[in-house]
Amino acid sequence: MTAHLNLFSGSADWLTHTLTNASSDLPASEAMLADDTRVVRRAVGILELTPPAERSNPNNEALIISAGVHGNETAPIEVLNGLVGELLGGDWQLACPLLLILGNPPAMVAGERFLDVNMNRLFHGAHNKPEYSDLPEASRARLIERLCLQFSETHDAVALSHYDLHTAIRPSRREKFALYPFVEGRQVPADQCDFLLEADVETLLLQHKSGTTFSSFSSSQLGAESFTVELGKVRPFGQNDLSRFRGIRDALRRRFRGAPAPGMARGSSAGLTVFEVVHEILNTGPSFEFHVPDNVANFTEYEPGTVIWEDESTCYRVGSIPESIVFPNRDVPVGQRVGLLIRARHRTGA
Ligand SMILES: O=C(O)CCC(=O)N[C@@H](CCC(=O)O)C(=O)O
Ligand SMILES: [Zn+2]
Repeated sequence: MTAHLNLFSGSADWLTHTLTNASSDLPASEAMLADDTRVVRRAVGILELTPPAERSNPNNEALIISAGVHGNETAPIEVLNGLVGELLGGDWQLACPLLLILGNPPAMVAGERFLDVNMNRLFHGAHNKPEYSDLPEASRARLIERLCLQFSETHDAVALSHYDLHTAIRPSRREKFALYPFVEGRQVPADQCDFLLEADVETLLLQHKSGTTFSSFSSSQLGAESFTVELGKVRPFGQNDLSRFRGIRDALRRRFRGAPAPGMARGSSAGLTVFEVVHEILNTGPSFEFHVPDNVANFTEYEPGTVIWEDESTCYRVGSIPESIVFPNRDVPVGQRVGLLIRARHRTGA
């Protein structure tokens, strides 16, 4: 437990330390585990873990795992904290380099999605926009980008994956789903589809343009295979049924340990269901009207011709094929996303 004491200054665990020191600018701190794994706390809520050089990395990879980019999305934070506890407690050995990020500690303390501005719209350089650049959330996004860049440069000889773990505001007709950021000409690799299925994530949304989310940054700027992963519904700390998150916990632990992927013996209906984004609804300003009710579940389908939104110059109707809504949220600033309209694409056996 010496590592706990050095890294978390007497706090019971990583999460407690992060919440206790959420707004502090603590210097980096470092500890060596009994098995020679190096653990560096780069900043509050950010741990970089490196196995000893002589240990094999059978999956030939480095991983960035983030949670808490939205402070009230607590279940994935609790899952990561549990895995860190297991590793530091010596329950298993780490095989691959790992960067673990709790995105927005002050918002986690407040139990809010964000404090000043949605941090998951500040990546890919958006933190430098003059209206954001002095805000604490912009500084944190800048720091996270810098540490991710350093990490990817240090481990450029192996494959980099990034999973940014979230939970959704609305109920969802498909409880768990992942979003694949758009990068020109790219296809989702089969082993990534297998990993999502292993984590009980059976639905994939393909983005149609690059954005300012964390996963869009890591895929475009670091060349990572990145996903935003929605794992259930937003609930406060301590109120999550963690048995619903076993799939992601076990699948991440398997990757951390460098174990081989399990065979996907689920039968022919087991492929991911793939949707593609056909339209991003933006708040266009004072005349914007959104016709989707506040409480509608993600993946609710609308028939051709249904008016989804309108303003003084546009009336958006569903085209000739039904479209479904994801992330409906009218309560966003002008210019930001109010929702995504998506359409089923095909099933993959991958
Ligand atoms: O439930 C909601 O409305 C939002 C859940 C959430 O935080 N989703 C992410 C998705 C990011 C992406 O598009 O990759 C977000 O909105 O930031
Ligand atoms: Zn989120």
